[in-house]
Amino acid sequence: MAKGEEVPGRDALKGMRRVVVKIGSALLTNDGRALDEAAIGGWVDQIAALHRRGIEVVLVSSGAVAAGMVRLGWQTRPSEVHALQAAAAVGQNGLTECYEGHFGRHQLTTAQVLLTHDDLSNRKRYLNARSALRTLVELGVVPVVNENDTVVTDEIRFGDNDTLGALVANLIEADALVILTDQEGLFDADPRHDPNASLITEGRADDPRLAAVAGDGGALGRGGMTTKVRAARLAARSGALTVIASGRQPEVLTRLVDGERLGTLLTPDQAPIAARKRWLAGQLQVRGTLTLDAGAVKVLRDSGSSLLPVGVKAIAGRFVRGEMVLCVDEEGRRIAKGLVNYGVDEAQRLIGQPSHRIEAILGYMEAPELIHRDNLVVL
Ligand SMILES: Nc1ncnc2c1ncn2[C@@H]1O[C@H](COP(=O)(O)OP(=O)(O)O)[C@@H](O)[C@H]1O
Ligand SMILES: N[C@@H](CCC(=O)OP(=O)(O)O)C(=O)O
Repeated sequence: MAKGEEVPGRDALKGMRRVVVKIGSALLTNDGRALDEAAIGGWVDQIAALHRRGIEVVLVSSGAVAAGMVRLGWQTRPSEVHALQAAAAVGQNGLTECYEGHFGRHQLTTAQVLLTHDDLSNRKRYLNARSALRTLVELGVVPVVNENDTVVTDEIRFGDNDTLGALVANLIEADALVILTDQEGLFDADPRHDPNASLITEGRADDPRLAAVAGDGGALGRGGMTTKVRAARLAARSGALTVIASGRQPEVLTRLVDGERLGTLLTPDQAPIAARKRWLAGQLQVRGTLTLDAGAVKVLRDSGSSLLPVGVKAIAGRFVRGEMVLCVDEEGRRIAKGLVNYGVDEAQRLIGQPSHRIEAILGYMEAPELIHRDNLVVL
């Protein structure tokens, strides 16, 4: 990001074999005026060109709610959940029809895949989604993924498709996540408000300075650059590069694959983490928080140890055995996430105690650790 800082270059994009392309609402709906069919046709042509080069593509497409509103003749986006759900159901049809028609021109088959947060947080359903998506791409089909907006409510939704795109990139172990939006990339300030903002061409996905410059989205988009930067960090966990670029640049996808310097390239700077740990890290919903003492923080970070009750100072939230909790240090900094072996009531009684006392305290012992290291991911 800063001048003189080395980050891997564009050549990294040249050899990619599997890519997730995410197209956002702002672009797809031509700033809210129905689905932009001509532009969609253009992106489909580019995806077909990648396919011909042997690159597998999964498309994550927004636009269901906006398309549904137009079909229903609604002028303003409703705020009631049931109306949004209805619009998404109507609009998703239009979206599918549109993609199917355009991919059909290239003799490419599409598949509609609607996912919810629940599908990816339940381990069994996550594995099912993974094998279905992998099978589809291996069959040469282009899966078109969206959130299943008709069955989700505010508390349980991804909301923005950037996060969904990153989790899909993790799921299929894509080489890259390409986020197409209505700006040339990530700027050092929101260009809608600052005419002097300049484009960040390369950076590291987990550079904390990126979050500081990323702002919210426009009227149509949901997450703005904030969720795109977060998505890059998530995608990096499986080793994927992220590019944020303008979908309005002619031939943007093919030019990126040719190594052209377009948009913002965010590269992972750590080795990919194992699939199960990635699944753990990708969980958005945590039920409680454990505050760790300095010794526990150190062994989690340095030795990859399990978390024992003795290292926990305080507990907040409500959780049962097997649910996800966040571990923080005494200053509240995020340290790790994991699945607990004890519910909150038992855990409250165990904290600060050595593991050999668990049986005496509870009358039984489920496990000597509060979170086993296999179920724990350091953040
Ligand atoms: N630092 C930044 N650089 C570029 N765009 C930014 C920045 N901060 C906020 N934005 C805004 O993010 C918007 C894109 O996000 P969003 O509206 O969610 O679109 P999408 O539907 O493509 O996800 C841009 O229109 C821009 O105004
Ligand atoms: N799933 C929603 C889109 C969510 C959304 O707008 O996301 P984004 O394009 O990332 O701002 C829909 O299809 O209407």
